[in-house]
Amino acid sequence: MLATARAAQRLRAGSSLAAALPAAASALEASPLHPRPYSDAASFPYEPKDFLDISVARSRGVDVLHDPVFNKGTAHPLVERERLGLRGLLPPRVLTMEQQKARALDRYWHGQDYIDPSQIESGGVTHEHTRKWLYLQELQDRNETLFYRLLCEHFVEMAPIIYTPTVGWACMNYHKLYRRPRGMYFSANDRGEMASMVWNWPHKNVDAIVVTDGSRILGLGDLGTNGLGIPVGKLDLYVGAGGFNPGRVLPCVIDVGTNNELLRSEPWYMGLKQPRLRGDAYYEIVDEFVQAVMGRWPRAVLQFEDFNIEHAAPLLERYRYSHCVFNDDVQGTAATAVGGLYGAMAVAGKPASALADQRFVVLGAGSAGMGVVAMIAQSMVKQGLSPEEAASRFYVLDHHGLITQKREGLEAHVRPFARRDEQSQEKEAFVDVVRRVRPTALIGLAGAGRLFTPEALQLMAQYNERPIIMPMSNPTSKMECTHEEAQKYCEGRAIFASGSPQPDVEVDGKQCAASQANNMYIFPGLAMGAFLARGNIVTDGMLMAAAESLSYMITPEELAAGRVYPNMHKIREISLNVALETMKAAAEEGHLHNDVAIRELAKGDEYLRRYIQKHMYWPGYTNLQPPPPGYSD
Ligand SMILES: NC(=O)C1=CN([C@@H]2O[C@H](COP(=O)(O)OP(=O)(O)OC[C@H]3O[C@@H](n4cnc5c(N)ncnc54)[C@H](O)[C@@H]3O)[C@@H](O)[C@H]2O)C=CC1
Ligand SMILES: CC(=O)C(=O)O
Ligand SMILES: [Mg+2]
Repeated sequence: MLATARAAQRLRAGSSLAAALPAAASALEASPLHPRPYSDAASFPYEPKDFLDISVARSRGVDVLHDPVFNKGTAHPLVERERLGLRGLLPPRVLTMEQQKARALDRYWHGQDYIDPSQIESGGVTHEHTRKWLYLQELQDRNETLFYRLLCEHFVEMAPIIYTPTVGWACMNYHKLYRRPRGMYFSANDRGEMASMVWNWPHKNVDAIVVTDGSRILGLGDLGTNGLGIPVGKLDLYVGAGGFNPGRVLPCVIDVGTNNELLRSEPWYMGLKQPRLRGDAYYEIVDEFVQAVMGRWPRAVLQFEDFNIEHAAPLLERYRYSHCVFNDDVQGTAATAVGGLYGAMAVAGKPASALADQRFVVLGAGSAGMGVVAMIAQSMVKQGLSPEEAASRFYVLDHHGLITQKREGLEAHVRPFARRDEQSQEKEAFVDVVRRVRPTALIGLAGAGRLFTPEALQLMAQYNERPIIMPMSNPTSKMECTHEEAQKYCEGRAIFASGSPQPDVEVDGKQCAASQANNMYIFPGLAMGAFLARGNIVTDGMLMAAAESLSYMITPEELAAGRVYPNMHKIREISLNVALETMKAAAEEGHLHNDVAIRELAKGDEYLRRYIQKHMYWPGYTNLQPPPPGYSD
């Protein structure tokens, strides 16, 4: 019998109105997205009872959630979460059993079919990708060692599944795919409680935390608490690429609401169904979160991920001098772009100093775009240009057009790159800017899809022997052009690197190599270096050293093929090198406070490298023993 009908029957049978109405309302709210194939719901000679009896749970905290007898998943009410030490271990919104039933039946009846097929991107994410994501998720829940072993040994194949582009699909559908919690949820309703909530995390040690507020997930916009999929994916790379111990990493989401009305209307959305907090109320929540996690794990590296532009830079400034904090989108992306551009110089047969001769048209003046522009400019200054000369090499466009000095309300970090010349007009179209400026490189970080038009690409080929084309937006659907388009319109001469992976292509019988300009080249090694340095800071110098280390690792064969980054199957070695250079830069700046590392570095780089390597986790089975009395990990 449908729950609505049962509620009506209760009414007829004289049950109280109060008892009947909530059941009817929740059944409506939880109605499946697809029709049920048939209806054979059993009827009972009694009212089903929920929550009337008291049971004594066998355990507390996360163990309850892993115990199928007592686990209620998202239905644990708040008082029970408090009582059992579950607060923060579950998504903020409490679902009813009616809602859980509707979701379970939908999965039972329709498998994955209830997911809107339009959310499977053509050419980017396929059903094959989503099937693999689901399988790996299930494996990770069951046997982490095996999961990470597979990831380490098949990194190139699996990174696009656990990370961009497939993770974008997973985040859009996180509320439908949800099976069991991973990481911690902090919400606006937890004000005043976070310092105690962090103690519900079952592991004593945490070396790395990645946090998002879900406000700008890849180029997919505000995905609210669903955004947790990104910290989970990033930390998988911390382990697989960077060698962090999986038992010592913590993915987090701060739920201050969502402005995504579609998500708020979804019956199974698990976050707060309210508009986002803003202003002081927002900063109070983030401050409390930072104090809580840093209070319990003061040595941990904290990575801010996919915060929208309104908050990304202000939050970085707020914490970067007091904690070991970096913003991956601003700083990790910038270091990746600089590393890739040095690689591009090498591919073109030019010295590194030729970076100072490049002219850039950049689409996107957001956290990633301006971070990239600022760091390339910094590299140009290192190559001998004045800051003004360096700034004059950039033409930056956002959704209003070309950024000029006439633009009102420019932020301090954008102003130096606003065009001063008379020819530059805000209304000038992107392709006209390309025609006038004759750039050597195009960088896309707008998250708005195929903005590098055939015409613009053809112009790039006309002006340059080796045009540099970097559509860095994610996921694949948001990239500014595909590799195929770039090579087709650039006659196979493009030096190409994109944010999400792209296949190599053949043009006129010539093999053209695609590289992936993704911050995954930087953040795992940078975080490992910063963590082991114990300096409690991530400086610009450390980031620059990490960026520069990338191009040293490209082999002559990779360069000859046109790759601007070292091949990703060496990601462990790359991350090790990035960590090493990060620590050496920390030492030069007086931020290396790890005595053992200082001693090893004094003996030589190789000794420090070995020290880092020894710290890197490798997924293999160990001999297990029962815990001694009083042991905690
Ligand atoms: N490859 C990588 O490693 C990384 C890639 N990204 C990607 O970069 C993109 C942007 O990220 P954020 O800078 O954080 O976002 P954001 O929201 O801070 O900035 C987006 C910028 O693009 C501009 N824009 C939007 N539509 C445009 C249009 N039609 N023409 C010109 N400009 C337009 C906006 O005005 C804004 O300046 C996302 O797709 C993200 O996934 C971000 C970080 C790392
Ligand atoms: C890669 C990444 O961090 C982003 O697209 O936001
Ligand atoms: Mg990001």
